[in-house]
Amino acid sequence: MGEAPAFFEDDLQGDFPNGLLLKSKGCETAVSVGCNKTYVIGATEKESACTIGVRIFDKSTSKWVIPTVLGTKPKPLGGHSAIALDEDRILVIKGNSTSDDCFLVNTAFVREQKARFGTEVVAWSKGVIGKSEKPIVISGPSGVGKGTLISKLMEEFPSTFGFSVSHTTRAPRNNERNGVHYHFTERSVMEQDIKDEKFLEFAAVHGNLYGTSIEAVEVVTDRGKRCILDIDVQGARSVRASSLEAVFIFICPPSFEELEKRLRSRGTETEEQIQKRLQNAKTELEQGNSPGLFDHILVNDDLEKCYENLKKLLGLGECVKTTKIPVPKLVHIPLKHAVSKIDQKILINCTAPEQEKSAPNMIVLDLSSTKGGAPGRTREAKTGPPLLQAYALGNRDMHNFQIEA
Ligand SMILES: Nc1nc2c(ncn2[C@@H]2O[C@H](COP(=O)(O)OP(=O)(O)O)[C@@H](O)[C@H]2O)c(=O)[nH]1
Ligand SMILES: Nc1ncnc2c1ncn2[C@@H]1O[C@H](COP(=O)(O)OP(=O)(O)O)[C@@H](O)[C@H]1O
Repeated sequence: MGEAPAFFEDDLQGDFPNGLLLKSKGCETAVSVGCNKTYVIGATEKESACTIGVRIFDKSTSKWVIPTVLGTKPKPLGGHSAIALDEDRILVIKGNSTSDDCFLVNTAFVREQKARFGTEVVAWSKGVIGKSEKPIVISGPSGVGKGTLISKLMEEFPSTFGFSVSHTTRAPRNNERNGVHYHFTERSVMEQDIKDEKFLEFAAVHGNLYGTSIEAVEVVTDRGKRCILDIDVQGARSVRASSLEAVFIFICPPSFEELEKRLRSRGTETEEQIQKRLQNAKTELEQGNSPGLFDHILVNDDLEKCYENLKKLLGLGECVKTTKIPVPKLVHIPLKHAVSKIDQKILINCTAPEQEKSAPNMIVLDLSSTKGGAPGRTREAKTGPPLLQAYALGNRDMHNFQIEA
């Protein structure tokens, strides 16, 4: 907590439209949520290096609260606007970016984390707007064919799916590349990253640490792709318990003998490692049937048949293959603008004072396809790029716009 400069407090005590640009602070924006809290979003130091920070001004005590911030902050901004979508979420419309960001201030997840940290909490979230598709979690014992099925999916639908590249402390196999198959990491580094809340989930598997970083999912969703996670049953359980909404698929072998045969024929593990993986497979196969954990169980007997079944349950037909992702257009939002929200529309008034009488310059963002969000889910995947539906008033044709400050 800290004291605010008097003039700044005065600004915040009064009534103001959401998205007020604080003149005294250059690129800070204040958004009022509920009766007492004002979230101040933006740079605190130099205007030129406008990174996005969040502070909360509590009107009832006239004190500043520095919240615990979860999730990955957006990259430095070229300008931004912000508006409360509801009592739970604030939308941040960024400059120089195709993605919409939002932070959560009062969702069930945030309330849970507030209790855990004993502080105010805000959680960055992405992909709250747009046609989101749930991420896909694929689990199953080592050697069952998860990697093979995922590769086929990514090969056939390169613009639809993206692989969440996990971190692991295990050594790379001959054909594996750092940053592509895994981020190969020192245990001490990964443990520190886990402490720093950088992971959506993690687990110790076959004697090594594996984990999905929030960033790994974001990298995929920021490209407008549906995220695929290849994680073990413990990881699936963690994700299931989190507020990330995903589709959970468990892959089974036709028999234990066949699993062993595949594991051996892959030729990537030592005998000792094979024994460990087979031992763990027994537990994993039992857990695959845990009620409420997996949405679908697929038996990978004949590879092609299993792949067809996988595509079917993901709703993939011929039309998906040919879906074209629209190319975004840019809209320029000047630093000085006013934002307001009416029903499902956000109005951004970019009219310069000298234009006021002649040609009002308004941009409308359509929130009708707004989705929920949570850190990590945060980063909900999309079938198209993470765009806001927007149109300029006077031109009622709807476009997908990228916002440029
Ligand atoms: N929880 C969790 N498990 C992971 C992650 N990445 C991989 N795994 C799981 O770790 C296990 C071992 O993976 P790996 O060493 O690549 O062996 P493979 O499954 O035999 O190819 C598999 O069950 C993976 O699904 C992760 O980020 N989190
Ligand atoms: N349906 C299948 N029938 C026979 N072999 C398979 C089948 N699916 C996968 N394989 C083979 O089994 C081995 C293990 O598959 P992989 O995708 O690496 O498993 P995982 O990622 O689950 O550990 C690979 O050599 C792969 O080519």
